[in-house]
Amino acid sequence: MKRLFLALFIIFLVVLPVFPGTPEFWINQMNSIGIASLVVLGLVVLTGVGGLTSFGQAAFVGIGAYATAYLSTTAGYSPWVGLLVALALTFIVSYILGQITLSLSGHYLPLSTIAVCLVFYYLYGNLGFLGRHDGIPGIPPIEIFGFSLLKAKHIYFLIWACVLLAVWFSKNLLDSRPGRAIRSLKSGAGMAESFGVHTKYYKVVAFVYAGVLAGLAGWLYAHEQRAVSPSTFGINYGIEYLFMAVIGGSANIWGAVFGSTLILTMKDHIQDIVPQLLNTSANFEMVVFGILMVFILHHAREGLWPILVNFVAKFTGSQLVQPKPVPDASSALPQRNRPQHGELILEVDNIRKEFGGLVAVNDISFNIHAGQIMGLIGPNGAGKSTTFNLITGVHSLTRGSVRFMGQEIGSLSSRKIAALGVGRTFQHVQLLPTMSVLENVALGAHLRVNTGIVQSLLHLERETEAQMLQEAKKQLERVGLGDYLHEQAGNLSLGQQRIVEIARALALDPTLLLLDEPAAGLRYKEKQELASVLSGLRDEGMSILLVEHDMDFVMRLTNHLVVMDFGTRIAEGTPGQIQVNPVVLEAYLGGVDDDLGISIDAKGANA
Ligand SMILES: Nc1ncnc2c1ncn2[C@@H]1O[C@H](COP(=O)(O)OP(=O)(O)OP(=O)(O)O)[C@@H](O)[C@H]1O
Repeated sequence: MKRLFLALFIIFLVVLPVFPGTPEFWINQMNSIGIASLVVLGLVVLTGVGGLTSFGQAAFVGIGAYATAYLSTTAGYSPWVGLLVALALTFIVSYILGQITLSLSGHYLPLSTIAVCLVFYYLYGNLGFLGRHDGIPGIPPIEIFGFSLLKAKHIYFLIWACVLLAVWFSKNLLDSRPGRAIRSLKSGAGMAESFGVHTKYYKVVAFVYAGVLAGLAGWLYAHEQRAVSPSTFGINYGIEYLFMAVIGGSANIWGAVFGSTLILTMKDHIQDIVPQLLNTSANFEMVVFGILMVFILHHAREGLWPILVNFVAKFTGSQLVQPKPVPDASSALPQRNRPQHGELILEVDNIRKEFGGLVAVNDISFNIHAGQIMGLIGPNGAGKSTTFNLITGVHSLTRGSVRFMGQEIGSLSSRKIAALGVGRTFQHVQLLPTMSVLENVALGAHLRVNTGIVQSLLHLERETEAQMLQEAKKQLERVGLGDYLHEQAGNLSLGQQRIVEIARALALDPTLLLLDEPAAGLRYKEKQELASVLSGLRDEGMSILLVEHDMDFVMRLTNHLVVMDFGTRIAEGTPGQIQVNPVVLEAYLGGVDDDLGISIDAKGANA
């Protein structure tokens, strides 16, 4: 069904300019929509998907437009040279600006993009060789094999060919390994780092991608209008592009085209209708336009494209977005060598973490060997999760050392620790809720292939992509969630989401697995299934460090336990020893955590 709509849209695009009755105005309008769509497609990737708000895209449109305008007029070069320079310049400028601005967080990033837009606007208006506020007129039309794209209906085909190509690129990018990394930036950057995703790099990638698409739009704009001046690259245009992305549906590729169409058409009509309605020639259309924006933003936060898709799906009685089958791969992903059973895997030596005056982890030491499940237990606030975060590089050590397979990792970033083979889950589930379960787990295998951006844009990474998805499927089947591959992760129960996290950690092919309260929220049968998965992993030689409050689960599963209270290790031993340890019983029965106290007590009584 989706393909049918795409085919109809392409037929419409082809027929429109050749249809004898089509007014010239429509073609011009479609050209403007196409050019804006290119800018907005970049914004969809950058802002809608990546969560990095930019008001400054008009500056990059200006760079592309001025580059080709200057080269093809003053310097007399072909517009095609102008294209190469426009793309190269926007690439370089956006790369440099991305490196500088993307380390800013919160509202500082949007503010800095506004500043960038203003800087370029005043540069265009003040540099003599760019014609100052008059701009550059007399830009030649683009020629293809001697055929001049002078008329609006001729450049129309080039513009829309670029839009369709950019849609294809954007779709390929977002459906790939780099795309999953970009999709994690908005709400899961910390989690993604724990799976080896270099989030800063992918922020720059998204920024440069959006910049280059805007540069391409600028090149087309210059040769369509045949003149450029600073007024069309000001901050008001930057804001308008962002509106188009948000109104269309900022996280939807086709929302970019829809949003551009809607805003440009609406703007035009409002400009005609409002003066007639209010019987005035004053500029009220922007007021009406602004109010409409607020209304739409208020009632359709995800934009209008998803609403339209749902409506069409209901109307036609079909599912427009159907899950794609997991592609076959010719081989599985390579696996790292497993350590010998009993080999020393993790040495935690006197680690300490102070948060101001609070000692959250007080000189804790323990070792984990291959094929061992170690439990880290203790009442609430004992310092278990902080210990996890120290081992995985999320927090820096105040002092002490952590060695993994003989290598000091105490000062490494979580990304580098993940690369060595440490997989983890989180106390508070950190999945990407709108992404499918399969893709969430595929993110765990991020480090196991090395697909580049260009490969992904051109969809030349079919084999590695298939390998990653097959791996994700395998791990999901292993943990018993094979029936939920295409479900949105946010639709699963909390317990199932915890299991998805385990599958994602397994997709990293870890040597050491750190599980933070994996049984929380699971029903009895699910806990039993999880316990059997974990013992299976142990039998395969995996080492597991487990933080868990369910004592029954912990006592049955673990080989060894470390008990913490107020940041300090109060006991260590086998489950049998811990259950009868008076210090441990005192810590639990002291009223800090009644549930655990009763559980340990009961277990102890049974023993
Ligand atoms: N980022 C932080 N800044 C300041 N204090 C923190 C931070 N993280 C944890 N703490 C404090 O450190 C102590 C240990 O917290 P931690 O989350 O490690 O305990 P826990 O044993 O995992 O508890 P729970 O079982 O409830 O998850 C608590 O007092 C907590 O408030």
